Formats: sequence, C-alpha cells, structure tokens
Amino acid sequence: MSGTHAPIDTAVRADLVCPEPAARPDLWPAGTYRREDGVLVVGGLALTELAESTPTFVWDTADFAARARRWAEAMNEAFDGRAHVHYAAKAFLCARAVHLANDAGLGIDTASAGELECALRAGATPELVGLHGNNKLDAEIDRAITAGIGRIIVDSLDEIDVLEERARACGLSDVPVMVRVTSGVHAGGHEFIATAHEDQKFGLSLSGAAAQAARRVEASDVLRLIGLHSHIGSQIFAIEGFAEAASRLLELVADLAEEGITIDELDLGGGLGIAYTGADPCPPHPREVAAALRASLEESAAMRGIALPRVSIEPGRSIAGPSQIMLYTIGTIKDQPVDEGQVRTYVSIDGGMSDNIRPALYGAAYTATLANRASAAPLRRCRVVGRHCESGDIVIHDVCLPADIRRGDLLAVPAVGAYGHAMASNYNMLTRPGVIAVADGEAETVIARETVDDVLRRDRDLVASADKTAGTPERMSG
Ligand SMILES: Cc1ncc(COP(=O)(O)O)c(C=O)c1O
Ligand SMILES: N[C@@H](CCCC[NH3+])C(=O)O
Repeated sequence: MSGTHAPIDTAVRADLVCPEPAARPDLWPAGTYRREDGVLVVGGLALTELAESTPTFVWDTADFAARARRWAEAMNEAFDGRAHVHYAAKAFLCARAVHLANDAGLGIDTASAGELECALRAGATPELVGLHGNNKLDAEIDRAITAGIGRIIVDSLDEIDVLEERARACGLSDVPVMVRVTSGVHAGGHEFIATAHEDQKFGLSLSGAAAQAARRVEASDVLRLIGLHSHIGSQIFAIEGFAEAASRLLELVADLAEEGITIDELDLGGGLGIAYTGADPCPPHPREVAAALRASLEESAAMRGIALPRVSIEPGRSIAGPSQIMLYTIGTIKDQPVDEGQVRTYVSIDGGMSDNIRPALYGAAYTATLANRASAAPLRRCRVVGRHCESGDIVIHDVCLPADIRRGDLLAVPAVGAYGHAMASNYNMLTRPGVIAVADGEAETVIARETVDDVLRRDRDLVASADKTAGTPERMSG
C-alpha cells in the first residue's frame, strides 16, 4: 500500500481489529489457532493447504455437531427431556448438515421444497421434520404430508383450507399442524430479520387470527392441531424477547383451554445471535437460554393456572454460524481518495457480495484476519470489497489489517456459516464457492464449487448451440 495521502482516520480502533481465536474463541470454530509460523489452523488443517481453492467456505463439522448437541442437551436438561430442537436448515443446508443434526438428536426445520427434499433425501426422520412458509405451494404440501413429516406450520387462514384440500386429495386424515402466531414482540437485528411485529408477512396475529386458526384446525377432520409456533426474529442477544413471546403465547393457550382446545406444544422458533466481530458481545450459552426459558415459562403457566406445554426451538445461526470461515485470496489493493488529503485503502478479494450478501442487505459487520502468515506491520484501516460490478459490493466496511498485506495473501472471515452459502448467488455469473469440511486435519469437499459450465448449463440456447458444434452435451458439463 503506498500513496502520499494520509489514510482516512488513521486511528486504529480496537473494535475494528479482528480478534485472534485465543482472545475471542466464540467467533471461530472451536480449536482454531494460529500456528507459530503465523498460519491459521481450523479443524486441525492449516488454511494454506486450501490456498488453491479460494474463495471457499471452510466448515469445521465437529464444531457444528458440538453446537447442535449443546442445544439438545441444554433444552432437555432444562425441560426434563420434554423439549425438542429442530435445526433451522435455511441457515446452511446440505446432506452432511442433516446427518450431523440428526446424530445430535435434532429434527430439521425446512422452508421450501428444496430444503424439504434435501432433508428427506439425506435421511432425516420425517416425523422430526417441519415445513414453514408464508406461501407454500401445493406440490410442497403434498410432498410434506405424504412423506409423513412431523409438523406443517400454517401461516394464514387461507392455508388451512389449502391444507385440508391437499390432505383429502392425498387420502390423509391426520396431518399434524402448528399455528404460527405473531406475538407482537419486536426483537432482533435488522428490520428485515425481525419477524413477529404485526406489520409484516409472517404469521397470524395474537389479536384474533391466531385463535381463529387454532379453532379451525382443531375442528378439521383431516388436520390435527399439535401446537403454537412463534419466531420473533434473528440475531437476538436478549433472552427476554423469547420469554415475552412465550408468555404471550401461553395466554392464548389458556384462552383456548377455556374453549376445550388443548395445546400440547409451543415452538419458540430460532433467533439466538452470534458474534461477528470483536465489537459484538459473547452470546449467552444455550444452557443459560434454556434455563431462563424454563423459569419464565413456568412462572407464566402457573400465573395462568395451566400446565406447561412441551417446548421446542429452531436454532439456525447459533449452530451453523461460527462453524464456518470464509477463505479468500487478496488481489488488487488500492488507495482511493475520499476527502481532502485522505485516502481509503480498498482491498479486493476473489469473492464478494455473491458469497456474502449480508453486509449489503442488512448492513452486517464482519471482520477478517490474515490466514497465511502473521505480520508485525502496523495496522491500517481497510475496506474489503468483492469483484462484482457494484460499488455496494462491500464485504467488510471497516477492518484493521497489517499495512504490509499484499496480493496473494489469504484472508479469513469468521462466522460466515449461517446465511452465507445459503444466500449465495451467481451475480455477474460468478460461480458460487464450495464448502470444504475440515476435521482432524483432513479436508473434504462437501459442496463442490460451481464451474462456469455449471452456471451456463442452465441456458438452454447455449446448451443447444454447444450440442450442435460438439455433437454432445458433455461439452457444457464442466
Ligand atoms: C421460522 C424460523 N425458524 C427458525 C429460524 C432460524 O433463526 P436463526 O437462524 O436466527 O436461529 C428462522 C429464521 O430467522 C425462522 O424464520
Ligand atoms: N437471512 C437472515 C436471517 C434469516 C431470517 C429468516 N427468518 C440473516 O442473514 O441474518
């Protein structure tokens, strides 16, 4: 990095420095450390071993499994073995994730035909699978109910009619249904990921529609009411929001009980936050969350004179998030003038908003550190950008990196395991990165990185013209 201008805001702020794994282990897969030669090691594997594979998600599967187990143990301990945990597949899904969740005793929460199909084909126990969605398609419903999944979470009154119709068409008479209730608790980070305030698309309002839905499902001859569901949002650190939502749901449980309708289960959704940078607090341990939920639910139930229903939850981010890091290779580095006499250092990496849309979509903050070496150079405030044709293609707005970073260095971004790969796109026809599992020092590709041919194969005209010239579709197969 060179230039005659002073860098913008030369003061290196501690909160913009990426915490080393030893200082903030919660940001990294467990056991991540920096070797004596400065190389970062994840899952026992030196990240320099993956230098040829960047950009890539690096997934510590043992870390994912341990986080899943921690939720299962915490909930079962707090709720005397009567709780259940469903992994929210939208955070990150592949067959391996299903196996790991399953081995830890978790069910799978899905939200589309694709997620459902992946869970079922990977061998998830159907009774432990749930299906969400504010506009479920007939084909999705048919697949879900004929596979015998354990819960369809209805999201509107209309959908109850559709579910009844589909159940009859499929010859089924005992379809398990939960009613998604909008509790009115507004929690979570960005507005786009808060889901339980009134004026948004999800759920049925506590102020009327939820009770109506419960009555209709209860009265149905083909549906079976198994519980109420609430999801208040995502990236939440304060346990009070979950407790408040649960307490409001219990009020509805008590009202319904007076009408003779029994609610056996409350699903409190997902939402526990994780730390993305050194400025974020450490999230509470699942044990702490589970114990607080138990205490508050017990108090609310006692106050209303009702028995405590079974409790389930659907964590996604808190299981998948810290289990993956993103590994990029640094390319162009340049200083851009921003103000009189000042410059900002732009560090370009070989990925961008197509593998991490969260900064552009939610203003999410990330941090990064050199993965291939340590440096004693002074720190400099940088902006990490991708290689898309878009000035908003910013992966990290502000991070302090050693002033001697150079083309070819590896950059590790922690906590990308949730809503990273899952929200990746092909913008600018970039190929989506793969996911490399690391465990015991070994690397294994679990999701192959896309090739340009993978992307172009969907264009039927290109396939047809390749067929004509080569006489074989293999030409396009990458
Ligand atoms: C219904 C439902 N359950 C679970 C989750 C998972 O949330 P998180 O990844 O924040 O734990 C979500 C996403 O926010 C959701 O919409
Ligand atoms: N996609 C969001 C959270 C998921 C919201 C799902 N209800 C994120 O990246 O933070």
